Amino acid sequence: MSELLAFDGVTAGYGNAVVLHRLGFSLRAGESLAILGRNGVGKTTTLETLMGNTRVTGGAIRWRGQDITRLPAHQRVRAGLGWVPQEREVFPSLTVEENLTVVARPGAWNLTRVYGLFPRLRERRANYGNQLSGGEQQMLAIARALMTNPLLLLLDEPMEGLAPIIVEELAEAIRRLCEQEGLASIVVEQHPVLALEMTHQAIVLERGTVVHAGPSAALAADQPLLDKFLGVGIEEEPA
Ligand SMILES: Nc1ncnc2c1ncn2[C@@H]1O[C@H](COP(=O)(O)OP(=O)(O)OP(=O)(O)O)[C@@H](O)[C@H]1O
Repeated sequence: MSELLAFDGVTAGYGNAVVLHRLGFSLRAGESLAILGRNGVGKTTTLETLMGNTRVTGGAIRWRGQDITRLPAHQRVRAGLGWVPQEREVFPSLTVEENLTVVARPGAWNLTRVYGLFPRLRERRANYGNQLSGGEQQMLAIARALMTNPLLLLLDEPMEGLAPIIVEELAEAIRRLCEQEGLASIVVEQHPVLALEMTHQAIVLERGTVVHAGPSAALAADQPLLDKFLGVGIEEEPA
């Protein structure tokens, strides 16, 4: 598999505040990566930096072999980055179907295929964005990113605030995207259990830098390492 994305010693932040310190990781085509870490370590800022929404003061971001460090944000979506923001940002006064078609770009993903992935959205196709449950909004946010036909899906805490049954449905859909559709993804999560189940590789951040990188399955099986970096009682989390 060839390299899709690389952060090469990226230093970035907001204004004069530096949040990411020489952050380095890479991702191959079709691979999925979990970004883990405690509150405020820079997980969201990593995605914001990839989308061009922060001030980069060092290092470089490579996307399919090209340096995109200075590429304007709107061109990054066109380059194949599919962003699912933490706030979901569903358009409240558009219907589900309009939310999807308004961003559509040519490619394999279309209404039929996103409705196949999330049948619940087909049922709600005529409902407005503000009439959806939190889980439906999250499905719509993911489906909308898919309609841009991305090469990489960026998911920022996709399970936050959702009921366990919806979490399982979403996790299954995200796994399908990766395993059956070969779509690369980056999943930012505070809770490692699901994120590690859904991904091939994982990095753990502390104070804006990578303190652990390796296969997700190995980290999931290493309770002392999880305790050290994340301080989680992994067995105590709901299955
Ligand atoms: N727009 C902003 N302007 C200034 N500082 C910010 C901004 N967004 C985040 N920060 C700061 O950057 C640091 C990292 O925040 P970030 O949201 O990336 O962390 P995180 O690991 O995603 O945390 P969480 O899990 O709580 O979302 C924090 O100290 C935060 O206060």
